[in-house]
Amino acid sequence: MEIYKEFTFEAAHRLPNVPRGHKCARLHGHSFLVRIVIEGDIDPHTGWLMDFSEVKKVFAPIYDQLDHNYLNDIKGLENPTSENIAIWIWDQLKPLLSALSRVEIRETCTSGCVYKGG
Ligand SMILES: Nc1nc2c(c(=O)[nH]1)N=C([C@H](O)[C@H](O)COP(=O)(O)OP(=O)(O)OP(=O)(O)O)CN2
Ligand SMILES: [Zn+2]
Repeated sequence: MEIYKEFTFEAAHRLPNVPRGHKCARLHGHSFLVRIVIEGDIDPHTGWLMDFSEVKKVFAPIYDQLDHNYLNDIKGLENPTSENIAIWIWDQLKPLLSALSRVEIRETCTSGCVYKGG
């Protein structure tokens, strides 16, 4: 079974390593969506794999670093692509949530990434 919990955060960024003239070199912002996916067996008593609110609690300190911030200022996110944001979240969350199986980022309505750990 896989379960997921979604979060949205508002943040600004710019991409420092894009080719000259690329629109994403300019400061701009997104309403990012993060989907945290957990994999495992259902507990026969509770009927759930994990309480969704437990996922929210564990993710909260990570979320707080992202929401309404300038991502480039965050240690480890100097080049805040969707891919790097997903890895950055995974690296902090996996030690706290061993059943974590995927971190998905949606940067716009049409663009995003899925990270399954490295
Ligand atoms: N592989 C990646 N490519 C791009 C990233 C990224 O993180 N990983 N990021 C950007 C920009 O941040 C940009 O804001 C989003 O790009 P894009 O999808 O091109 O945005 P649009 O709103 O212009 O997309 P539409 O095609 O109009 O839907 C760029 N690339
Ligand atoms: Zn962007």
